[in-house]
Amino acid sequence: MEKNITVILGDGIGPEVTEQSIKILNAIGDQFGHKFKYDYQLMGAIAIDETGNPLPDATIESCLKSDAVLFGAIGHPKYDNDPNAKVRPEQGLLKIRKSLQLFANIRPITTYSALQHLSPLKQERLDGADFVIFRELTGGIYFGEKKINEEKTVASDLCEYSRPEIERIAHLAFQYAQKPERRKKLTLVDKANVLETSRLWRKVVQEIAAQYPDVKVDYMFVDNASMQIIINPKQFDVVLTENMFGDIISDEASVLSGSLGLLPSSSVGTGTALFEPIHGSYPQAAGKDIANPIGSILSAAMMLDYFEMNEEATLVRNAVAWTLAHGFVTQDIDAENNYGTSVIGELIKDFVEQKLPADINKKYMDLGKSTII
Ligand SMILES: NC(=O)C1=CN([C@@H]2O[C@H](COP(=O)(O)OP(=O)(O)OC[C@H]3O[C@@H](n4cnc5c(N)ncnc54)[C@H](O)[C@@H]3O)[C@@H](O)[C@H]2O)C=CC1
Ligand SMILES: CC(C)CC(=O)C(=O)O
Ligand SMILES: [Mg+2]
Repeated sequence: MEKNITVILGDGIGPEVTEQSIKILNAIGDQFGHKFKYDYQLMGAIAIDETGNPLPDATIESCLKSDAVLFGAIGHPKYDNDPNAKVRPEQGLLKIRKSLQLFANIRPITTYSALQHLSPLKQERLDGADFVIFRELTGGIYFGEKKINEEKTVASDLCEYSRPEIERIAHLAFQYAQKPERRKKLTLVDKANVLETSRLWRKVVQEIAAQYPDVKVDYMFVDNASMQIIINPKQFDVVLTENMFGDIISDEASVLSGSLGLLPSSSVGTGTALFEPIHGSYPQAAGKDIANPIGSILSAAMMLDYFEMNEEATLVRNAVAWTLAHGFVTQDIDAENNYGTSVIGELIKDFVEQKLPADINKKYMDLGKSTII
Protein backbone atom coordinates (compact mmCIF):
# COMPACT_ATOMS: atom_id res chain seq x y z
CA MET A 1 0.00 0.00 0.00
CA GLU A 2 1.12 3.57 -0.61
CA LYS A 3 0.14 6.34 1.82
CA ASN A 4 0.82 10.08 1.79
CA ILE A 5 1.40 11.47 5.24
CA THR A 6 1.69 15.14 6.14
CA VAL A 7 4.25 15.43 8.94
CA ILE A 8 4.12 18.44 11.27
CA LEU A 9 7.10 18.33 13.61
CA GLY A 10 6.21 21.56 15.41
CA ASP A 11 8.13 22.95 18.38
CA GLY A 12 10.13 21.81 21.43
CA ILE A 13 10.36 18.02 21.58
CA GLY A 14 7.94 17.66 18.63
CA PRO A 15 10.71 17.06 16.05
CA GLU A 16 12.74 14.58 18.10
CA VAL A 17 9.82 12.35 19.15
CA THR A 18 8.27 12.39 15.66
CA GLU A 19 11.61 11.46 14.12
CA GLN A 20 11.45 8.16 16.07
CA SER A 21 7.97 7.45 14.71
CA ILE A 22 9.16 8.05 11.15
CA LYS A 23 12.04 5.58 11.66
CA ILE A 24 9.55 2.98 12.83
CA LEU A 25 7.06 3.67 10.04
CA ASN A 26 9.88 3.22 7.53
CA ALA A 27 10.82 -0.08 9.15
CA ILE A 28 7.17 -1.18 8.97
CA GLY A 29 7.06 -0.11 5.32
CA ASP A 30 10.15 -2.21 4.47
CA GLN A 31 8.89 -5.19 6.43
CA PHE A 32 5.37 -5.27 4.99
CA GLY A 33 5.93 -3.77 1.53
CA HIS A 34 4.24 -0.40 2.12
CA LYS A 35 5.43 2.96 0.85
CA PHE A 36 4.95 5.90 3.20
CA LYS A 37 5.60 9.27 1.58
CA TYR A 38 6.07 12.25 3.86
CA ASP A 39 5.33 15.90 3.21
CA TYR A 40 6.88 18.04 5.96
CA GLN A 41 4.90 21.18 6.85
CA LEU A 42 5.04 23.97 9.42
CA MET A 43 2.81 24.79 12.38
CA GLY A 44 3.27 26.53 15.73
CA ALA A 45 6.05 28.82 16.93
CA ILE A 46 8.39 27.67 14.16
CA ALA A 47 5.74 28.60 11.60
CA ILE A 48 5.33 32.04 13.19
CA ASP A 49 9.12 32.54 13.07
CA GLU A 50 9.35 31.49 9.42
CA THR A 51 6.10 32.84 7.97
CA GLY A 52 4.40 35.03 10.58
CA ASN A 53 1.46 32.60 10.59
CA PRO A 54 1.01 29.72 13.13
CA LEU A 55 -0.77 27.67 10.44
CA PRO A 56 0.31 28.55 6.90
CA ASP A 57 -2.11 27.76 4.07
CA ALA A 58 0.41 25.31 2.59
CA THR A 59 0.08 23.15 5.72
CA ILE A 60 -3.70 22.93 5.47
CA GLU A 61 -3.50 22.25 1.72
CA SER A 62 -1.06 19.40 2.30
CA CYS A 63 -3.23 17.90 5.09
CA LEU A 64 -6.36 18.03 2.93
CA LYS A 65 -4.57 16.11 0.17
CA SER A 66 -2.92 13.52 2.41
CA ASP A 67 -4.14 10.19 3.79
CA ALA A 68 -3.26 11.17 7.38
CA VAL A 69 -1.36 13.73 9.43
CA LEU A 70 1.37 12.86 11.94
CA PHE A 71 1.91 15.72 14.37
CA GLY A 72 4.47 16.26 17.16
CA ALA A 73 3.61 19.21 19.40
CA ILE A 74 3.57 23.01 19.35
CA GLY A 75 4.18 25.72 21.92
CA HIS A 76 7.00 27.97 23.09
CA PRO A 77 7.67 29.76 26.39
CA LYS A 78 8.08 33.11 24.63
CA TYR A 79 4.33 33.01 23.93
CA ASP A 80 3.29 31.22 27.14
CA ASN A 81 4.97 33.99 29.13
CA ASP A 82 3.53 36.86 27.10
CA PRO A 83 -0.19 37.39 27.82
CA ASN A 84 -0.22 40.24 25.28
CA ALA A 85 1.03 38.19 22.32
CA LYS A 86 -1.26 38.82 19.34
CA VAL A 87 -0.38 35.60 17.59
CA ARG A 88 0.23 32.29 19.37
CA PRO A 89 1.36 28.78 18.35
CA GLU A 90 -1.79 27.24 19.89
CA GLN A 91 -3.94 29.18 17.41
CA GLY A 92 -2.40 27.00 14.71
CA LEU A 93 -3.38 23.82 16.54
CA LEU A 94 -6.95 24.96 17.18
CA LYS A 95 -7.30 26.06 13.57
CA ILE A 96 -6.01 22.81 12.08
CA ARG A 97 -8.47 20.86 14.25
CA LYS A 98 -11.32 23.07 13.06
CA SER A 99 -10.22 23.14 9.41
CA LEU A 100 -9.96 19.35 9.21
CA GLN A 101 -13.18 19.03 11.30
CA LEU A 102 -11.44 16.72 13.75
CA PHE A 103 -14.34 16.65 16.17
CA ALA A 104 -13.31 13.53 18.13
CA ASN A 105 -10.01 13.10 19.92
CA ILE A 106 -9.56 9.50 21.05
CA ARG A 107 -7.11 8.96 23.90
CA PRO A 108 -6.56 5.36 25.06
CA ILE A 109 -5.32 5.07 28.64
CA THR A 110 -3.21 1.92 28.88
CA THR A 111 -1.42 0.58 31.93
CA TYR A 112 1.70 -1.59 31.72
CA SER A 113 2.38 -4.12 34.44
CA ALA A 114 6.13 -3.41 34.15
CA LEU A 115 5.49 0.23 35.09
CA GLN A 116 2.97 -0.20 37.86
CA HIS A 117 5.59 0.41 40.53
CA LEU A 118 5.67 4.01 39.28
CA SER A 119 2.12 4.67 40.26
CA PRO A 120 1.30 6.02 43.70
CA LEU A 121 -1.74 3.74 43.58
CA LYS A 122 -2.04 0.35 45.16
CA GLN A 123 -1.39 -2.25 42.46
CA GLU A 124 -4.77 -3.98 42.86
CA ARG A 125 -6.52 -0.71 42.05
CA LEU A 126 -4.54 -0.26 38.87
CA ASP A 127 -4.09 -3.81 37.57
CA GLY A 128 -5.94 -4.07 34.27
CA ALA A 129 -7.18 -0.47 34.20
CA ASP A 130 -7.80 0.29 30.56
CA PHE A 131 -10.16 2.94 29.25
CA VAL A 132 -10.54 5.27 26.32
CA ILE A 133 -11.37 8.96 26.52
CA PHE A 134 -13.49 10.41 23.71
CA ARG A 135 -12.78 14.13 23.95
CA GLU A 136 -14.82 16.56 21.83
CA LEU A 137 -12.21 18.59 19.95
CA THR A 138 -13.72 21.39 17.88
CA GLY A 139 -16.22 23.04 20.20
CA GLY A 140 -16.67 24.34 23.72
CA ILE A 141 -14.75 26.98 25.59
CA TYR A 142 -11.56 26.71 23.51
CA PHE A 143 -13.49 27.87 20.46
CA GLY A 144 -16.05 30.30 21.93
CA GLU A 145 -15.85 34.06 21.59
CA LYS A 146 -13.02 35.56 23.65
CA LYS A 147 -13.36 39.04 25.12
CA ILE A 148 -11.41 41.44 27.28
CA ASN A 149 -12.46 44.99 28.10
CA GLU A 150 -10.33 47.98 27.19
CA GLU A 151 -9.04 48.42 30.74
CA LYS A 152 -8.03 44.75 30.69
CA THR A 153 -9.83 44.13 33.96
CA VAL A 154 -12.59 41.74 32.84
CA ALA A 155 -12.25 38.85 30.41
CA SER A 156 -14.52 36.05 29.23
CA ASP A 157 -14.44 32.88 27.10
CA LEU A 158 -17.76 31.60 25.82
CA CYS A 159 -18.54 27.90 26.20
CA GLU A 160 -21.05 26.87 23.58
CA TYR A 161 -22.23 23.47 22.26
CA SER A 162 -24.89 22.61 19.73
CA ARG A 163 -26.91 19.38 19.61
CA PRO A 164 -25.24 18.13 16.36
CA GLU A 165 -21.79 18.72 17.85
CA ILE A 166 -22.69 16.48 20.79
CA GLU A 167 -24.56 13.89 18.73
CA ARG A 168 -21.76 13.12 16.28
CA ILE A 169 -19.12 12.35 18.92
CA ALA A 170 -21.64 10.57 21.16
CA HIS A 171 -22.49 8.14 18.33
CA LEU A 172 -18.77 7.45 17.78
CA ALA A 173 -18.24 6.79 21.48
CA PHE A 174 -21.27 4.49 21.78
CA GLN A 175 -20.20 2.55 18.67
CA TYR A 176 -16.74 2.20 20.14
CA ALA A 177 -18.19 0.93 23.43
CA GLN A 178 -20.01 -1.79 21.46
CA LYS A 179 -16.79 -3.26 20.06
CA PRO A 180 -16.20 -6.88 21.11
CA GLU A 181 -13.05 -5.99 23.05
CA ARG A 182 -14.81 -3.31 25.13
CA ARG A 183 -16.81 -3.74 28.33
CA LYS A 184 -19.93 -1.98 26.97
CA LYS A 185 -19.91 0.89 29.40
CA LEU A 186 -19.94 4.60 28.64
CA THR A 187 -19.45 7.31 31.24
CA LEU A 188 -20.40 10.87 30.36
CA VAL A 189 -18.20 13.26 32.32
CA ASP A 190 -19.72 16.72 32.69
CA LYS A 191 -20.69 19.45 35.15
CA ALA A 192 -24.46 19.25 34.64
CA ASN A 193 -25.16 20.47 38.18
CA VAL A 194 -23.84 23.89 37.16
CA LEU A 195 -23.37 24.31 33.40
CA GLU A 196 -26.15 24.66 30.83
CA THR A 197 -23.86 23.16 28.16
CA SER A 198 -23.38 20.07 30.34
CA ARG A 199 -27.16 19.73 30.79
CA LEU A 200 -27.49 19.72 26.98
CA TRP A 201 -24.78 17.01 26.80
CA ARG A 202 -26.73 14.89 29.32
CA LYS A 203 -30.02 15.34 27.52
CA VAL A 204 -28.57 14.42 24.12
CA VAL A 205 -26.61 11.45 25.49
CA GLN A 206 -29.69 10.15 27.35
CA GLU A 207 -31.67 10.25 24.10
CA ILE A 208 -28.93 8.60 22.03
CA ALA A 209 -28.40 5.90 24.66
CA ALA A 210 -31.75 4.37 23.68
CA GLN A 211 -30.21 3.41 20.32
CA TYR A 212 -27.45 1.44 22.09
CA PRO A 213 -29.32 -0.73 24.62
CA ASP A 214 -26.32 -3.05 25.08
CA VAL A 215 -24.19 -0.17 26.41
CA LYS A 216 -24.57 0.72 30.07
CA VAL A 217 -24.42 4.48 30.55
CA ASP A 218 -23.54 6.41 33.61
CA TYR A 219 -23.00 10.09 34.35
CA MET A 220 -20.34 11.63 36.54
CA PHE A 221 -19.47 15.19 37.46
CA VAL A 222 -15.98 16.13 36.36
CA ASP A 223 -14.74 16.96 39.85
CA ASN A 224 -15.73 13.51 41.11
CA ALA A 225 -14.39 11.88 37.91
CA SER A 226 -10.99 13.47 38.51
CA MET A 227 -10.85 11.69 41.84
CA GLN A 228 -12.40 8.39 40.64
CA ILE A 229 -9.78 8.11 37.85
CA ILE A 230 -7.15 7.92 40.56
CA ILE A 231 -8.88 5.77 43.19
CA ASN A 232 -10.88 3.39 41.01
CA PRO A 233 -9.75 3.58 37.36
CA LYS A 234 -11.03 0.09 36.54
CA GLN A 235 -14.65 1.32 36.64
CA PHE A 236 -14.12 3.21 33.35
CA ASP A 237 -14.41 1.74 29.87
CA VAL A 238 -15.34 4.54 27.44
CA VAL A 239 -15.36 8.09 28.81
CA LEU A 240 -17.17 10.71 26.75
CA THR A 241 -16.59 14.36 27.55
CA GLU A 242 -16.34 17.90 26.23
CA ASN A 243 -13.19 19.60 25.01
CA MET A 244 -11.66 21.18 28.11
CA PHE A 245 -12.64 18.43 30.58
CA GLY A 246 -11.16 15.83 28.19
CA ASP A 247 -7.95 17.80 27.87
CA ILE A 248 -7.50 17.95 31.62
CA ILE A 249 -8.60 14.47 32.71
CA SER A 250 -6.48 12.77 30.05
CA ASP A 251 -3.27 14.40 31.31
CA GLU A 252 -4.36 13.32 34.78
CA ALA A 253 -5.01 9.76 33.59
CA SER A 254 -1.48 9.53 32.19
CA VAL A 255 -0.34 9.13 35.79
CA LEU A 256 -1.96 5.68 35.71
CA SER A 257 0.24 4.71 32.75
CA GLY A 258 3.40 6.09 34.29
CA SER A 259 4.13 9.23 32.24
CA LEU A 260 2.46 11.86 30.09
CA GLY A 261 5.08 10.91 27.50
CA LEU A 262 3.46 7.50 26.96
CA LEU A 263 -0.01 8.43 25.75
CA PRO A 264 -1.06 8.65 22.09
CA SER A 265 -4.17 9.95 20.40
CA SER A 266 -6.06 10.00 17.14
CA SER A 267 -8.26 12.87 16.03
CA VAL A 268 -10.96 11.96 13.56
CA GLY A 269 -13.84 13.73 11.89
CA THR A 270 -15.12 14.23 8.41
CA GLY A 271 -11.78 14.61 6.61
CA THR A 272 -8.14 13.62 7.00
CA ALA A 273 -7.37 12.13 10.43
CA LEU A 274 -4.52 13.41 12.59
CA PHE A 275 -2.34 11.47 15.04
CA GLU A 276 -0.45 13.09 17.90
CA PRO A 277 0.83 12.31 21.40
CA ILE A 278 -1.30 13.93 24.10
CA HIS A 279 1.62 15.86 25.59
CA GLY A 280 2.80 19.33 24.60
CA SER A 281 6.16 20.66 23.41
CA TYR A 282 7.90 20.09 26.80
CA PRO A 283 10.33 22.95 26.02
CA GLN A 284 12.61 22.17 28.97
CA ALA A 285 13.63 18.95 27.21
CA ALA A 286 13.89 20.26 23.65
CA GLY A 287 17.04 19.11 21.84
CA LYS A 288 18.32 17.10 24.84
CA ASP A 289 17.39 13.62 23.58
CA ILE A 290 15.58 12.84 26.85
CA ALA A 291 11.88 13.03 25.94
CA ASN A 292 9.83 9.87 25.86
CA PRO A 293 8.99 9.09 22.22
CA ILE A 294 6.41 6.40 23.01
CA GLY A 295 3.35 8.71 22.92
CA SER A 296 4.32 9.63 19.37
CA ILE A 297 5.20 6.04 18.38
CA LEU A 298 1.86 4.73 19.67
CA SER A 299 0.12 7.56 17.78
CA ALA A 300 1.82 6.24 14.63
CA ALA A 301 0.47 2.78 15.58
CA MET A 302 -3.04 4.28 15.78
CA MET A 303 -2.43 5.69 12.30
CA LEU A 304 -1.52 2.19 11.06
CA ASP A 305 -4.80 0.89 12.50
CA TYR A 306 -6.61 3.72 10.70
CA PHE A 307 -4.95 2.53 7.45
CA GLU A 308 -6.28 -0.95 8.35
CA MET A 309 -2.72 -2.20 8.79
CA ASN A 310 -3.67 -3.94 12.01
CA GLU A 311 -0.92 -6.54 12.08
CA GLU A 312 1.61 -3.73 11.58
CA ALA A 313 0.07 -1.68 14.40
CA THR A 314 0.13 -4.68 16.74
CA LEU A 315 3.81 -5.25 15.98
CA VAL A 316 4.60 -1.64 16.95
CA ARG A 317 2.59 -1.94 20.18
CA ASN A 318 4.31 -5.24 21.02
CA ALA A 319 7.68 -3.61 20.42
CA VAL A 320 6.77 -0.79 22.80
CA ALA A 321 5.57 -3.22 25.47
CA TRP A 322 8.79 -5.23 25.03
CA THR A 323 11.05 -2.22 25.58
CA LEU A 324 9.14 -1.17 28.68
CA ALA A 325 9.17 -4.70 30.08
CA HIS A 326 12.95 -4.96 29.57
CA GLY A 327 13.75 -1.69 31.29
CA PHE A 328 14.54 0.32 28.17
CA VAL A 329 12.98 3.56 29.29
CA THR A 330 13.54 7.30 29.20
CA GLN A 331 14.23 9.39 32.29
CA ASP A 332 10.58 10.24 32.98
CA ILE A 333 10.08 6.54 33.76
CA ASP A 334 13.36 5.84 35.55
CA ALA A 335 15.48 8.74 36.78
CA GLU A 336 18.57 6.57 37.31
CA ASN A 337 18.69 3.91 34.61
CA ASN A 338 17.49 5.39 31.39
CA TYR A 339 18.20 5.84 27.68
CA GLY A 340 17.84 8.66 25.22
CA THR A 341 14.86 9.35 22.97
CA SER A 342 16.77 8.09 19.94
CA VAL A 343 17.97 4.85 21.58
CA ILE A 344 14.41 3.95 22.53
CA GLY A 345 13.27 4.73 18.98
CA GLU A 346 16.11 2.66 17.55
CA LEU A 347 15.32 -0.30 19.80
CA ILE A 348 11.65 -0.28 18.86
CA LYS A 349 12.70 -0.12 15.21
CA ASP A 350 15.03 -3.11 15.72
CA PHE A 351 12.18 -5.10 17.25
CA VAL A 352 9.92 -4.20 14.33
CA GLU A 353 12.65 -5.32 11.92
CA GLN A 354 12.86 -8.59 13.85
CA LYS A 355 16.60 -8.28 14.17
CA LEU A 356 18.23 -11.35 15.64
CA PRO A 357 18.35 -11.26 19.44
CA ALA A 358 22.14 -11.67 19.22
CA ASP A 359 22.45 -8.47 17.17
CA ILE A 360 20.21 -6.54 19.53
CA ASN A 361 22.12 -7.93 22.49
CA LYS A 362 25.44 -6.74 21.12
CA LYS A 363 24.13 -3.29 20.27
CA TYR A 364 22.56 -2.68 23.67
CA MET A 365 25.30 -4.32 25.69
CA ASP A 366 27.55 -1.71 24.08
CA LEU A 367 25.18 0.86 25.56
CA GLY A 368 25.73 -0.65 28.98
CA LYS A 369 22.55 -2.69 29.24
CA SER A 370 22.89 -6.41 29.89
CA THR A 371 19.36 -7.79 30.28
CA ILE A 372 18.17 -8.28 26.75
CA ILE A 373 15.83 -10.69 24.99
N1 LIG B 1 -0.81 19.24 21.43
C1 LIG B 1 0.07 20.19 21.68
O1 LIG B 1 0.84 20.58 20.83
C2 LIG B 1 0.09 20.77 23.04
C3 LIG B 1 0.87 21.87 23.25
N2 LIG B 1 1.03 22.37 24.52
C4 LIG B 1 1.99 23.47 24.65
O2 LIG B 1 3.22 22.89 25.10
C5 LIG B 1 3.95 23.86 25.87
C6 LIG B 1 4.37 23.24 27.21
O3 LIG B 1 3.19 23.00 27.97
P1 LIG B 1 3.18 22.17 29.31
O4 LIG B 1 1.99 22.60 30.07
O5 LIG B 1 4.50 22.23 29.97
O6 LIG B 1 2.86 20.66 28.86
P2 LIG B 1 3.78 19.50 28.29
O7 LIG B 1 2.85 18.38 27.95
O8 LIG B 1 4.64 19.99 27.21
O9 LIG B 1 4.71 19.05 29.50
C7 LIG B 1 4.24 18.87 30.82
C8 LIG B 1 5.17 17.94 31.58
O10 LIG B 1 4.90 16.60 31.16
C9 LIG B 1 6.09 15.85 31.03
N3 LIG B 1 6.22 15.42 29.62
C10 LIG B 1 5.50 15.87 28.57
N4 LIG B 1 5.85 15.23 27.45
C11 LIG B 1 6.81 14.36 27.80
C12 LIG B 1 7.58 13.40 27.08
N5 LIG B 1 7.40 13.17 25.78
N6 LIG B 1 8.51 12.70 27.76
C13 LIG B 1 8.68 12.86 29.05
N7 LIG B 1 7.98 13.74 29.81
C14 LIG B 1 7.05 14.48 29.18
C15 LIG B 1 7.21 16.76 31.51
O11 LIG B 1 7.40 16.53 32.88
C16 LIG B 1 6.66 18.14 31.30
O12 LIG B 1 7.23 19.08 32.15
C17 LIG B 1 3.01 25.06 26.01
O13 LIG B 1 3.40 26.02 25.06
C18 LIG B 1 1.64 24.51 25.68
O14 LIG B 1 0.74 25.46 25.16
C19 LIG B 1 0.45 21.77 25.60
C20 LIG B 1 -0.34 20.68 25.43
C21 LIG B 1 -0.63 20.12 24.13
C1 LIG C 1 -2.55 23.41 23.55
C2 LIG C 1 -4.01 23.10 23.62
C3 LIG C 1 -4.73 23.86 22.54
C4 LIG C 1 -4.34 21.68 23.43
C5 LIG C 1 -3.99 20.66 24.44
O1 LIG C 1 -3.55 20.85 25.53
C6 LIG C 1 -4.25 19.31 24.00
O2 LIG C 1 -4.81 19.10 22.93
O3 LIG C 1 -3.95 18.37 24.75
MG1 LIG D 1 -3.58 18.96 26.72
